[in-house]
Amino acid sequence: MIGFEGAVLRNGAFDVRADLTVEGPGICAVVGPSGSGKSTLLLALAGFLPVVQGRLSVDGRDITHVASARRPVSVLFQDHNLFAHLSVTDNVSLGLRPDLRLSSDQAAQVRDALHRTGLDGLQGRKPAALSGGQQQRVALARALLRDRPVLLLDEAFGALGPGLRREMLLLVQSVAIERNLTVLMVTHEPEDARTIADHVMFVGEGQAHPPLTVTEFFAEPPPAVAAYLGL
Ligand SMILES: Nc1ncnc2c1ncn2[C@@H]1O[C@H](COP(=O)(O)OP(=O)(O)OP(=O)(O)O)[C@@H](O)[C@H]1O
Repeated sequence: MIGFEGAVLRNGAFDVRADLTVEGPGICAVVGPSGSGKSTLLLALAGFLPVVQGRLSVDGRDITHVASARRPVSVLFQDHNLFAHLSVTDNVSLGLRPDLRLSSDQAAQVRDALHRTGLDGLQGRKPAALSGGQQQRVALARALLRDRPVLLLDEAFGALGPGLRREMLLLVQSVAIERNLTVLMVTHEPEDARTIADHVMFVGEGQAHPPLTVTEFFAEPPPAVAAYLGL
């Protein structure tokens, strides 16, 4: 469960306000117009942007002032997720050990994560020798190995074609269920919410609204949501 209590999140001159709870485990899609503050919400939760008012919590634990590296959160962006000079295996291993000194048990966990994300045979390649979809699989494998209870996806699969995008979404869904993750997923495709989400949060003009169930969101959208959906 993720809590935003009277929170004001700052991105330069732009503020996002959020006073809501995201139930977990489960998947909550985050939608809204461009520039409304969706990325700001995720970046503040990950500890990369300041909370200037209120508090943030994960499973009841206050994380407002916890350093980003120590938050119970993994993040996956659309790009810039991988280190160009490191192999696939090393990029994934960073999820467990920043110094890459893995025990044999940890090396086995890395192999398992690579297998689950369909990366067998690509272990020794550098990111430049991978397709966009393969690169996102590597980033996802690393995020999964971090084994944090909250996974934040910011348009992570936006650059992928429809088939691969769906495949990645279903992979996230199966891992989220298996590991009891709470996933917040920014997407410009409301259909993504129908594919894997339980809830949908609308962010409009710097205000994050409490999540609705997917059924409520599409069946009885509030006026701002209806305008966004073009209904
Ligand atoms: N580094 C920055 N400094 C100042 N303002 C910024 C910065 N980054 C973003 N903003 C502004 O903050 C607002 C919210 O941006 P944010 O990226 O959170 O929106 P978004 O909903 O994720 O948009 P998109 O869907 O286009 O990615 C925008 O008005 C944007 O111009």
